[in-house]
Amino acid sequence: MLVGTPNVGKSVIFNLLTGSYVTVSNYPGTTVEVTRGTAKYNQQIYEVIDTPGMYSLLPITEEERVTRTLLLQEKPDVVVHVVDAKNLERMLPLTLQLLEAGLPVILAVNMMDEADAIGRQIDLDKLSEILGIPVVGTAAALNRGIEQLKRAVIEYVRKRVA
Ligand SMILES: Nc1nc2c(ncn2[C@@H]2O[C@H](COP(=O)(O)OP(=O)(O)OP(=O)(O)O)[C@@H](O)[C@H]2O)c(=O)[nH]1
Ligand SMILES: [Mg+2]
Repeated sequence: MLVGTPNVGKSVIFNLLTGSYVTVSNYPGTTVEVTRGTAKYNQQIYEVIDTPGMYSLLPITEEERVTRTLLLQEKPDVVVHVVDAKNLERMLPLTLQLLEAGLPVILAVNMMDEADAIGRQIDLDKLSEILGIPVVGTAAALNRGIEQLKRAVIEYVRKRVA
């Protein structure tokens, strides 16, 4: 399941991960759209869910309520928290909330191209060490880092299931 604040690149990543069999539906009783698709990797099929943007696990908007409910109901094997590398410090509180909720989180630090362009350096290994979770740098709009993200997700699922 892909989660994160609005406009960080979740849907671009979703489109890169999934094929053409994508379903868009309104979450029951709401006008909030949830998109589901599948990704194939090494003969395995993974369901991928793109969620509406959220700022906090404590919901204020209908979108946030839907994403929170999805996180609790669907019990995803992996939650990919997508963040904007340019505004990392504003985004990490949600990572901590997700971790505190006991969710299996991988951090995708997206928009690395834009962070590079403004001279912002991010030590992904250090971040991974501090948070204790896998961290992958991506520039989804340029299709960069998506293979690494896939591998990180698969590795994570493999370890959790084992
Ligand atoms: N430069 C750059 N732009 C990106 C990158 N990833 C996404 N974008 C752009 O950022 C914008 C938002 O991307 P979306 O995938 O729609 O963002 P989202 O997280 O799904 O947004 P919501 O659905 O509103 O929560 C689009 O214009 C993308 O083309 C990236 O890595 N680098
Ligand atoms: Mg989106």
